[in-house]
Amino acid sequence: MSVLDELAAAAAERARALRERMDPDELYQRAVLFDKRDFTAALRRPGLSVVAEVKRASPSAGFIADVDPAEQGVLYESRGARALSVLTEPERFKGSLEDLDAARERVEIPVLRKDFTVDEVQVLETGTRADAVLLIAALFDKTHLPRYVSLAMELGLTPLVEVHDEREADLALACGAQVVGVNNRDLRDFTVDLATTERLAPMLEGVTLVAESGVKTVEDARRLRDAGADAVLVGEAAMRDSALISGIAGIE
Ligand SMILES: O=P(O)(O)OC[C@@H](O)[C@@H](O)c1c[nH]c2ccccc12
Repeated sequence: MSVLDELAAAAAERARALRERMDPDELYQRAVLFDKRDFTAALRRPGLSVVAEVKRASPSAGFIADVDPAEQGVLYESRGARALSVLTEPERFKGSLEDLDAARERVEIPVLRKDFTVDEVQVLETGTRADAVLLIAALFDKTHLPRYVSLAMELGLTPLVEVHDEREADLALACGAQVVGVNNRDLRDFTVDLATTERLAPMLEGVTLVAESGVKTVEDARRLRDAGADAVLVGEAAMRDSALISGIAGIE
């Protein structure tokens, strides 16, 4: 089993447990009522936007840094991040929903829940505490992704649809996604290539484009901006040195 399949299977198991614990109708009501911040508007402001990620560990990097997620969020915001991404996957990324809540409580910028969403109940759960939800196109087939995108929108939750190739980019557009993330990292073998964004950006001209992964320097971010990205999502390098965020936020 690939790491991605393993992560998806573990997420499905957690979703099953959640369904036993919580009534989906009640979660739906709470999600509709939860007051959300506008993720899309934050990314659409003039200039290159930065989404800074709180990530303690990852399957590709291993242990990164054991930070306090709230402190890290405050630091990122002070460095000019326009949104936060918080990993909530517990096994390989060492994240939690508590991390998400703690960080969101201390910042004013919108927060993306970064996890492996494979069940609608997880979209509902995300709608009760975050502003945007990650939907990884590779985890869905053609019939399911549109349902998840619509459900998120119904809750006022911004779906960030993540793609890695042309077929997935087409699928994201067909679903009506308005914010699309191009992951420069191949989740199956962890290779990173910033040219992925350069290749797919022309297909995605009408949407808010987030270039994800592999940004290590201000130059990398500038390259992605030149390719057409409205925002870059930076994790590992920002965890190691948050000054990178100020550098990217300062790009003319
Ligand atoms: O640490 P990096 O290379 O800057 O990458 C951040 C982010 O793009 C990455 O964490 C990510 C992109 N898509 C994901 C899906 C699940 C988990 C994590 C991710």
